[in-house]
Amino acid sequence: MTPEIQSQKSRALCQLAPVIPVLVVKDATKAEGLATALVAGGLPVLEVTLRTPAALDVIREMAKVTGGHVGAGTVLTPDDAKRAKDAGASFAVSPGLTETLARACADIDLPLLPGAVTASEVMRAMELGYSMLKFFPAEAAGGTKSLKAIGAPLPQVSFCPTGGITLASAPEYLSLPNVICVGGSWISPDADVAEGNWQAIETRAREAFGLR
Ligand SMILES: O=C(O)C(=O)C[C@H](O)[C@H](O)COP(=O)(O)O
Repeated sequence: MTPEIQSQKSRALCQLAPVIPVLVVKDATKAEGLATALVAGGLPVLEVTLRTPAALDVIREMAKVTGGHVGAGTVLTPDDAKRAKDAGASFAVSPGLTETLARACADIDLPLLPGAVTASEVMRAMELGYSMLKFFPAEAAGGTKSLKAIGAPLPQVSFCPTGGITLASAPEYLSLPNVICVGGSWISPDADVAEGNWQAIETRAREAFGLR
C-alpha cells in the first residue's frame, strides 16, 4: 500500500469524528469496556499507544468491538508496525516519520499517520507520498499559530494535531482549514479506566463528538 493510499485511508478515518482518543491502557481486561464507551459516545477511531506491556492485548480486545476502528500509536519501528498489525490494528500512528517505517507500513499494507512539525519535516513526508499527518507535539510546537503559518505555503497537507490539546482548546484547532481532527488523551484519564468508570468516559466522548 503506497503512502498516497495510506494517507487516503488515514484521512478517511480522521473524518469520522472530531477527536481521536489517545489511549494508554495498562490492563487488557479494561479494553472492551473502554472501547465500547468511546464508540457509544461517538468516537469510533481509537489510538492505543504501544507504551504499555498490555498494549497489543488491548488492541486485540478492542478490535472485536463493533463499530470501532482500532489503531496503534507510538509506532516507532517496523517491528512495532508488524506486531500492531498482527494484533488487529487497522492503522498506525507515529510521533515522527522515518523512511524505514514508511517502507515497512507500505510492505504490510498498514496505513500510517506519521508525525511532522517543521516545514522540512512536512516537505519530507510529502516527498514520500504522505498528505495526512499528525502534528505532534501540537501545543509545544506552537499550536494553532504554527498550523496556520505552515498552511500558507503547504495547504495541500492536512493534520491531526495531538499533544497538550483539551476540550477547551480543540475548537480553535478544528476551525483551521488544514485540520481534520485532533488527538488527545483527556477523554480517557487513568483513574476512570482503572475504576471502569465507563459512564464518565462516554460523557467526555459525547462532549468531544459535539465539537463538530
Ligand atoms: O504516544 C505517542 O505516539 C504520541 O505521539 C504521544 C501522544 O499522541 C500524546 O502523548 C497525546 O498527547 P496528550 O493528549 O497531551 O496526552
